[in-house]
Order: sequence, then structure tokens, then C-alpha cells
Amino acid sequence: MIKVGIIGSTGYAGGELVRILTGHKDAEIVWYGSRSYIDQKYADVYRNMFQIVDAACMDDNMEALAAQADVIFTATPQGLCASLVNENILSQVKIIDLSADFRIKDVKTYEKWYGIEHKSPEFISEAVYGLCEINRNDVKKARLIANPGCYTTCSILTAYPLAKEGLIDMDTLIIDAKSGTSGAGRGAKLPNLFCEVNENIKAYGVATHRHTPEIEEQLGYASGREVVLNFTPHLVPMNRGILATEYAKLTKDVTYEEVKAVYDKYYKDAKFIRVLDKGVFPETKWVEGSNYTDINFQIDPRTGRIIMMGAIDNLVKGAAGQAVQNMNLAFGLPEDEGLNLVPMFP
Ligand SMILES: NC(=O)C1=CN([C@@H]2O[C@H](COP(=O)(O)OP(=O)(O)OC[C@H]3O[C@@H](n4cnc5c(N)ncnc54)[C@H](OP(=O)(O)O)[C@@H]3O)[C@@H](O)[C@H]2O)C=CC1
Ligand SMILES: CC(=O)N[C@@H](CCC(=O)OP(=O)(O)O)C(=O)O
Repeated sequence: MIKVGIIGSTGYAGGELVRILTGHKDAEIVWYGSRSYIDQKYADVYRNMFQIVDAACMDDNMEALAAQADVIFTATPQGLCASLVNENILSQVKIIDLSADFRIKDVKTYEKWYGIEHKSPEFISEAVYGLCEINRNDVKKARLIANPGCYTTCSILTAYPLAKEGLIDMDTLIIDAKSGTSGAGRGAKLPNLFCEVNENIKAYGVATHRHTPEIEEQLGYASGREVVLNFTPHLVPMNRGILATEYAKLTKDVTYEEVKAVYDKYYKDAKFIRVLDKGVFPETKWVEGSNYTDINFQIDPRTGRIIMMGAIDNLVKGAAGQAVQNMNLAFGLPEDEGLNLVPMFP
């Protein structure tokens, strides 16, 4: 049994980790970390866990937790994991960080976009970017895994095969993405109040969103060149889900079948990626509650552009599901253990 500690178990991403790991046959949660609910029953924080989780919440003492666990998930605000991790901890336990602390390889870029000082830059280079479908082999050997962001997971997976094969002109790539409000976490924030979000759609972080450099960096590795792109996120009145619509000029004349073959080349064995049938486009409802990424595309011969679309559940493939997928890989388990979550509808 893998002993799991979760720092930040009382947030939305942490709560989803608890939900998924409760059904994982090879994992046992030994630490329900919290800042605000220490010593209170976890099931009082999330009543869906009544009679399922009996434990009380604990603090964020990573040193103490490292002595008890095989893996620690940090589902905490930006900067916290970097401030807690050290060599002694990493020599005892694997860490899967759901925040952005170890995602971006250039510390100055991280500090610029996040506006905070990085407290343990010495571990950035060894951290593996945990986008399982792309970095599967490195994840298996990693002791520190940087779980990708929700917008980034969806945006990168949607464009990755075409970027890798040089089929799209990276200078023309534009990503328009929409997210449900759980993406902003459980903490009370004025822009996320019911009256601000309900019956409303709004762009935010325009030209400044912190996922921009993460997407640029990863698609840069894929395409073998520097990528600078426009990424515009929107908040939509739903609980979960991300839909990314991406536009780029094609570098050559290609048919539907040729592009489909490129997606199949990269994803045909990827359990959690579903390239949809011709003319069927991703919808957030069809992936909700699951670890799937649904993808499809449409060539527009009139403009010479391709329109690519991807949908995920931000809390599952965009956070906790992907984190568990990373854990499975890192511990030599089947990649889908505990993750056979059938999408729910309606
Ligand atoms: N929501 C999403 O869709 C996604 C989130 N993420 C990332 O996951 C992380 C968590 O996000 P999310 O769950 O949405 O956020 P929430 O605001 O819902 O939860 C934050 C969690 O962190 C804990 N926490 C806050 N401050 C501290 C602290 N100083 N010390 C210890 N624990 C602390 C909170 O504890 P308590 O409640 O007990 O005070 C809570 O458990 C973030 O880095 C986020 O960027 C990544 C992908 C998707
Ligand atoms: C709707 C909403 O507010 N979403 C969050 C992204 C959540 C996420 O995945 O981002 P990280 O893992 O990088 O924190 C945002 O825009 O900041």
C-alpha cells in the first residue's frame, strides 16, 4: 500500500485527490493536511465524505509527514511547496506538487509571472513536468513531479502533436480558453461570487495570465523553437470544465486524414486522450468527473488555419486525476489505477 499525505487536502484540488484516492486500491491517505481546519474532522469540511473518511485534518508539517508517507501531494497556493521542500524530505518521499512552483524551468520567468521569490530554485532542474502522455518515462524515475496547470494541460495536449510535427506555424498560435469557477479554488474571492459569475462570461488575465509562459515553454520544447503566443482565459458560469479553442496557420496543405494520423501517432495508446470522430467537437460535459482529455480539430481551407479544440475537467485531468496518474507511473502501477472514472452526465 502506498502511504499518501496531502498538504492542502481541504481545497478543491485536494478534495478531488481525496475523492479519487479513496477509491484507489493501492493507496491509503495517512495525512489530511490543512491550514484552517487542523484537528477538525475532514468529513465536516466536505460532507460528501461523511462515513467515508473518519480522519481529522492535520497541519502542513512536511518533515513529519515525510517520515510517514511514500508520496506527498501539495495542493496548496503558489510558493508553499517551494518553501517547505528540502533534500532531507526528497530523500525520503516523492513529491507531486499541484502548484506551479516547479513547472517553469527558468526561475526568473517564474518570479516575474508569479510575483514571488522562489524559495528552492535548486530543485527546479530535477523536477519533471508531469504531463504523463508526453513525459511518461521521466515521470517514472522522478522524485519531484511538477503537476501541470489545468489550462496548460488542456492547451498543450490539444496542440502538441501538430507542434511536434511542425504542422502549425507557432508564431500564429492563439489560444482562447474557458474555465468553470472551481478552477479558482475554494477560497472566497469577490470576482467569483454567484452574482458576479452567474449568467456571465468574462475574460481575465488578458495578455498577463501566468499559464502563458508554461504553455510557451512546453510547446517550445515540442516544436524545437521559442514560442510566443496569445492565451486568453475566460470564466464561465459552471462548476467544472475547461474548453480550449486554438487557432494556427497550417505550414502546408494537409487533409483531414493526414492531421488525424498525426494525432493518432501520439495518442492512439494514450488511455486518457480521446480524439473524437470527424465533425464531433469536445464539450466539457462529456469529460466531467473523468480523467479524459477530448480533442478534435477542423481545417478551414478558406483561412488556411486549423482550429483545434480540447476539453478536460479542470479538477481531474487538470489537477488531481493527473496527479494520481503521475503517482501511478512513479510507483510502477498501471497508469489508470483508481482513474477509471466514467464521465458523468448531465
Ligand atoms: N482548482 C483547480 O482547478 C486547480 C488548481 N491547481 C493548483 O492546486 C493548488 C490548490 O488549488 P485549489 O485547490 O484550487 O485551491 P483552494 O484555495 O481551494 O485550496 C487551497 C488549499 O491550500 C491550503 N492552504 C492555503 N494556504 C496554506 C498554507 N499557508 N499552508 C498550508 N496549507 C495552505 C488550504 O487549506 P485550508 O483550506 O485548510 O485553509 C487549502 O487546502 C494551487 O496551487 C492551484 O494553482 C492546479 C490545477 C487546477
Ligand atoms: C478559473 C481560474 O481562476 N483558474 C485558475 C487556474 C487554475 C490552475 O490550474 O492553475 P494553477 O495550477 O496554475 O494554479 C486561474 O486562472 O488562475
